Amino acid sequence: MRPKRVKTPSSSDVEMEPVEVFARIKTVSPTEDTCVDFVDERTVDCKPPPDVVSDKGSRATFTKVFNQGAAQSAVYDEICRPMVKRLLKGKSGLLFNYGVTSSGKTYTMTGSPNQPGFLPRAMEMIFSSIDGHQTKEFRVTSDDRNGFKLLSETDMMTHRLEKRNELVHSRIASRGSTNTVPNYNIDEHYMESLSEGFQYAVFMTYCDIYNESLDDPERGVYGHNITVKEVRSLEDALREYERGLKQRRMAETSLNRTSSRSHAIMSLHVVRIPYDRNTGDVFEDQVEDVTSFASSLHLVDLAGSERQSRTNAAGDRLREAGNINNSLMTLRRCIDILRQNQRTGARGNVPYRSSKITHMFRNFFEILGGVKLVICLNPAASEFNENLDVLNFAEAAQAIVCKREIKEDIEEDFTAREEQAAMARAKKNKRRTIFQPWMVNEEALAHGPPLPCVELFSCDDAEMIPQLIDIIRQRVERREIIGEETDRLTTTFRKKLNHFERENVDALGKLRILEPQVEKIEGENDRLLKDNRRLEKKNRALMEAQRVYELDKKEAEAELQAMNNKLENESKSKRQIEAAAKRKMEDERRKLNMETSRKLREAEENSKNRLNLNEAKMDQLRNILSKNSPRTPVSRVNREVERVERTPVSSARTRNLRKRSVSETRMKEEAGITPGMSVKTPSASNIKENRPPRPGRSQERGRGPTTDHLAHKRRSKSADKWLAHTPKETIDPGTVLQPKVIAKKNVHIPSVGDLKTVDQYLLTHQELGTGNQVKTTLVKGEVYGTRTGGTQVRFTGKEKLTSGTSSEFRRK
Ligand SMILES: Nc1ncnc2c1ncn2[C@@H]1O[C@H](COP(=O)(O)OP(=O)(O)OP(=O)(O)O)[C@@H](O)[C@H]1O
Repeated sequence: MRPKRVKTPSSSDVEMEPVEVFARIKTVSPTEDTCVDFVDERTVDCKPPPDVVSDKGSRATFTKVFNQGAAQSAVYDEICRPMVKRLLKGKSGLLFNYGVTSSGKTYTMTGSPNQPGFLPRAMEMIFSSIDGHQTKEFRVTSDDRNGFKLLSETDMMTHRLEKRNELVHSRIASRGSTNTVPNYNIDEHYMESLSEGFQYAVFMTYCDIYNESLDDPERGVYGHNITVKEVRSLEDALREYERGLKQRRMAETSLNRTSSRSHAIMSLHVVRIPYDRNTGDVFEDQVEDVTSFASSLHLVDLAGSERQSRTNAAGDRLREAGNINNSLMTLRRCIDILRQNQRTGARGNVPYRSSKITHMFRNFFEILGGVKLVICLNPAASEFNENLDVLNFAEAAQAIVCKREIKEDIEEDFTAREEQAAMARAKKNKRRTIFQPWMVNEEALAHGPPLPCVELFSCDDAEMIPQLIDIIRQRVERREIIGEETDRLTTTFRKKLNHFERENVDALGKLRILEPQVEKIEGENDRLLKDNRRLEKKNRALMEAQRVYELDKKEAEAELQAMNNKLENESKSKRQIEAAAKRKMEDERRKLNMETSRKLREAEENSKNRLNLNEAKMDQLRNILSKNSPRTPVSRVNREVERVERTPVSSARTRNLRKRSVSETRMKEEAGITPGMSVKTPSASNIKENRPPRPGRSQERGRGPTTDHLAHKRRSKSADKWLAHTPKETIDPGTVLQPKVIAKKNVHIPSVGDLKTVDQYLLTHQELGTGNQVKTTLVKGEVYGTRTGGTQVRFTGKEKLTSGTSSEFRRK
């Protein structure tokens, strides 16, 4: 994942290139107060919000400014897509996302499944572009020291075996874990047309700034314990990335962080190796170290840049914030010094080593170039000061110019190399006749026709001897041909034998190398099998336990069901009992109501009868009064009495009031009190039942003049002065019991003057009862002077006497 340290190029090999800075304004609610304004495609304004009194404000110009609502694809196309294109052409790049917490750095870098950011898009672009042009798996591998190497067929096989082993291990370890890959919805299918003749291997690393880093004198800085993993497909890459993110989230959760507090570095490495299109594989003479064919794209999601004072951090969190700030400060210092050096030509020491992040990417500023910075701005008004700070940093970064290495294009000698390889292959094939099939020239090995039957009849047989000589010569020639063919076959055979012996030795050598590995793998395999058996046993035990638990669960469920049924039945019967009780209560209530209304009707009947009786009596009394006092307006009294008596018995209170008003009028009439006199009348009930008035009643109701204030005027009984009011026709009761009062004055018709001289009042009233009975009613009252100078009588008691002959009483 780290940039390699390459030999510093001479000035003719480099060109200068500025750091490109882009700004992206986070999308916020339109109702929110903001402090960042999009001016045009290159300019942004940061102005103080209305509630902040500040003259600071700033306007900055960048390579491009993305306003709120900018689509993820548009931002990718402008910033990251050219970098991926360069990566596929063998050039490295470095992209930083800088901004305060929650300004959209991670949103821009990763995004979400529905709004994918740089990373998923970059991965998609790489894999769709190299489709069909990938090297064999494990053909290229990381040397674990920031470089890459090419493996031979045999090593590739061994490596594959090792990796498979690792894979089995990791699968066993991660058994049961759910490492699902989010389904990024990438709206565009990115595809870059690449030059012919290369095969590609893709690697990736994910780390954060907390990892250790080491300085390698040969190849530069690289992280310790960072796994460089070959990824073969988009899904593979996303899975790896998700694993890294998950680890980061777990770390953050365990530290109880709410925002990213580490610098996340995601690196994509592409190794492009020329290959021979005739064989479909890499060139045989390809050097093992293929680091120079690799290019990297580093996407760095920096932690929030806010100041410590804003984070309210304390303790460990403060130290952590300090570390984050230190690394960002070092980045700023390096950029400031670089800018200073470039401006003045000075050679100030750039403190790359002061933080891991600058140490890691130093080469990009010094040699490789291709640096881009995306500043994320949260336009919320509360972020005004932080945004100013971010803009200052971005402007400083924009002012620096990086050297960029002009890489020799390996495409140039590609065809020539292919031709050379073809020639070498042909030569090799020619030389290697031993690989040709075993060819035996049967004709050459034939002995020729059998010797003819020759018979010599004399030693100078001129006919036969020449024939024989000819045959023998042919035979010699034949023998020579056979000898040559035999020699050829012997030589070929010996060569083949030698070759196979050599191969055998080679194979034995390799076997000796492989044997321990195979043994190791077999051992590992045995161990895994044992593990597997142990786990299977455990699994069986667990399954058995699960079965038992299932049975228990079923029993418990059945029990629960039974209990539920019982409970339901009980509540059903309870509901029935309740309903029955309710019905019974209703019946009882109805009966009671009927009984009450019956009694009420009876009582009403009774009281009606009594009223009728009283009316008759009242008629008699009226007759008496009309006889005695011609001046008394009996007709008015009668009307009053009739009115009151006709009043329905709807309200006891109204009835009482009316009764009281009637009796008051009557008493006044009887007492001869003129309208100018004020008389306080006791309530009818008080008179009838001789009950004292209820305390505080008059105050409560606030009605009529109160007499309580007169109570203190009352004198002792012995000092009472009585006014005895006896109408003319009152007969002397004689021996009948009489009230014990000494009347100051006896009058038939009392006047105001009479009342003023006394403090007690007694009215003797008589009426005829049934037969010859005379009913005498004694009405007592207290006389008070009123505030206004009048006099009032308050009736306090009533006594009734019925007199008649003894025979009448006997009859009764
Ligand atoms: N341009 C945008 N459009 C819509 N939503 C955005 C945008 N930028 C950020 N967001 C939303 O704002 C929230 C915070 O964004 P994000 O996590 O990317 O901030 P951050 O700068 O990475 O914060 P931290 O430093 O804590 O990691 C997220 O819910 C994200 O979806």
